[in-house]
Amino acid sequence: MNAVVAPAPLTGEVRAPSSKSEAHRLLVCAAFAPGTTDIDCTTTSADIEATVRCLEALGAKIARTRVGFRVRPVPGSSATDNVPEPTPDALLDCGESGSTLRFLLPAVAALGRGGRLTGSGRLPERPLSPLYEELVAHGVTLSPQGKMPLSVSGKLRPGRFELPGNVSSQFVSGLLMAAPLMGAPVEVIVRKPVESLPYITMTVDALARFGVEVSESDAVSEDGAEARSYVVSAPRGLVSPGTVSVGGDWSNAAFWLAAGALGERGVAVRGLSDKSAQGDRQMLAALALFGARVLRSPDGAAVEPDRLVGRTLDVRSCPDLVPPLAAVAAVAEGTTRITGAARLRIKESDRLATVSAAIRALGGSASIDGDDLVIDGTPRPRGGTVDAANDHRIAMMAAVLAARCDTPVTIVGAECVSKSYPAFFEDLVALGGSCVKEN
Ligand SMILES: O=C(O)C1=C[C@@H](OP(=O)(O)O)[C@@H](O)[C@H](O)C1
Ligand SMILES: C=C(OP(=O)(O)O)C(=O)O
Repeated sequence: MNAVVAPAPLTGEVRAPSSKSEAHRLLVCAAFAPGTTDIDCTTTSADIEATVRCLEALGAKIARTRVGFRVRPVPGSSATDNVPEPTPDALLDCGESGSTLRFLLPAVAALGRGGRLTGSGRLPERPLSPLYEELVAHGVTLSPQGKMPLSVSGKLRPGRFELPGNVSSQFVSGLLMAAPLMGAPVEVIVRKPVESLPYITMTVDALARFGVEVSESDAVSEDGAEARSYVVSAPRGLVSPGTVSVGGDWSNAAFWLAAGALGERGVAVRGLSDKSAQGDRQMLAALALFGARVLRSPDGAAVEPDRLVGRTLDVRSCPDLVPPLAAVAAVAEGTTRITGAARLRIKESDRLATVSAAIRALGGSASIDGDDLVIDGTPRPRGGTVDAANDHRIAMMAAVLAARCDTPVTIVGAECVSKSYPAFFEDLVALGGSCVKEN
């Protein structure tokens, strides 16, 4: 599907969709916690549904409720529970969701009943090393990497795991969430620099809501490098709190906050907490740095336009903010340099390439310099056609940038927004935008 977005400023108020990162974590914890857990999660997406589907394949029972999900756990998943076993050799279809694959691979290994994990789009190419090698070193047999389905057999032994901090934090999160299933303490050593750190904090926060404490300290890796240690000791396994709530998604709201900076009268987003563990809260500080006016409210935030000036921004802790930040940089005066962006190459697309190609396709100026993205602002880009490259965040970035273009923006493959935000174009229209969908 193509979406043709008219060059009009966005204004008004929308509610943020439910955070996909929080939803993944709370669903996984609930699926391994005895008892029933109700998860307040008012919106869903293809990635959240992938996690639901995979947990169901393992034997969890997940019902839709008026406000989200009611989860009954995978049988026998508690390390202290000897009753029925999870489904043996289950087939888990992770769709295109990296989080689902990297969170559930260690869990399947820890359950020890075998399984196969499959996926589509770019997922088979996205890295699994060095999580893969650590699982093998702890007693698991895996089929070769890069080919799906990936089959898992054997049972993951607890103990000390070591991972680099600069490939994907999802490896760390996956091991931390599998730890309560292993029946003995687990230590995960993460070599510094630890990038995407707020996502590890979000996992620690989710585990805490399920009664599992993770102690953190500085440590030294096997080869003497500086590292961070995460020790999980969960003698009672995961304990359901009964009800948990998924917060609003700062990474998706970031597109509307950017639209506020690019528009005429500002955009407000409701349903966002400034106490959230989501690191993408940093979007507000970044927009203020560009020069936009940022206003807080008890239930969210609003951003209004002002003179925007290019800046240098380090995105090691917030890689998903690059597309909305790049939309602002594309029209800000002067040069923006986005640094620490190497891991953008291994997302749904090579986002260093697709972000810069999208800006250039609309008549702006962007280039890649090593692991940095360099954008020279153009006050009124021409508009034109952007290939979303099957990457939801590229489609959303192009749609938001359309507001400042001279002519409409055609987004090829715009349906990919459903990965994280199926109602994105409806919300764009609610903010006064105009979008025509063509098949
Ligand atoms: O844990 C998570 O929920 C995520 C972690 C990040 O990935 P990396 O840690 O691989 O950077 C982020 O880009 C992704 O969209 C979601
Ligand atoms: C990279 C993303 O997600 P995942 O890694 O879960 O596929 C994303 O949502 O931008």
